[in-house]
Amino acid sequence: MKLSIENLSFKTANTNILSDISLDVEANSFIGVLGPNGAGKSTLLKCIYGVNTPDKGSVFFENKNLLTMPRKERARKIAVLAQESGSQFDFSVEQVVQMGRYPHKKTLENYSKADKKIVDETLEKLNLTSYRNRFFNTLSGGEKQRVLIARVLAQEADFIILDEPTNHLDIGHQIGIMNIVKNLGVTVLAAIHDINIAALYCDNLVVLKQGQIVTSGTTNHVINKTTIKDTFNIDVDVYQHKTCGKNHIAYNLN
Ligand SMILES: Nc1ncnc2c1ncn2[C@@H]1O[C@H](COP(=O)(O)OP(=O)(O)OP(=O)(O)O)[C@@H](O)[C@H]1O
Repeated sequence: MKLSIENLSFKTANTNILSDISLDVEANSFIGVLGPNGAGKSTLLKCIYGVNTPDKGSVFFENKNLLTMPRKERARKIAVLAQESGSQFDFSVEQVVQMGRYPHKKTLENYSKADKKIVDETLEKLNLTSYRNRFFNTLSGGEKQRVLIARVLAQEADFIILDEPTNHLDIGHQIGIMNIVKNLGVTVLAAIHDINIAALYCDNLVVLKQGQIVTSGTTNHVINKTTIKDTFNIDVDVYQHKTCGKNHIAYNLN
């Protein structure tokens, strides 16, 4: 098992935000985390990538404890797209993407030709080459998101955590980015709001509600009328996608 989360709990002064989360993720699989606003998706991801310290439980990646791993070693293993990546970046697009190479560098070591090649190729892959000298702060929401995804890709980690990767992206870019991530063939854990996008790309889904796992498993096991109603309080029709055969939903008018 690539990633193993065992009995993970996280609480603030007086509230349990996550209760007893256990989850096993197979190597090179794409796992989607679904759930309503405030369910605990970001908190769970933050516990895994080390921004939150869980009160209880463990997180093992390749049989190593992520919670006690030195920060830089963890950064070599996990690339993260956080939900709020800050508009504080007073850097060019190229510099932001280059930051993805930082975990691979020793203290004061300069970026090598190989690093620069990876940055160039990543910019090209995301159609961002013409933006390389633009300042991050001047970009549109969707452009910023693509640059932050480029930084994740440039890190070349074999575990990627994405908190709402399709945020701000038009449907063309949503599909484009998800295709790229899917084709990397690495382990991906992503919080996703769009159920049909999640169904299309994820091998397995986990549904969180009020800090607990409601259900998990294959997309066709998880996506059904009852689970969607219980989780999001909406009525949907469930149909099978013609090409991939996975369950999708259509919203109903009330
Ligand atoms: N440090 C904190 N202090 C207090 N409450 C917190 C803290 N971190 C998270 N929470 C609360 O925990 C709950 C889960 O938050 P989280 O950001 O994980 O939700 P989410 O499922 O990612 O939601 P969304 O879909 O809106 O992004 C929310 O009610 C949030 O207000």
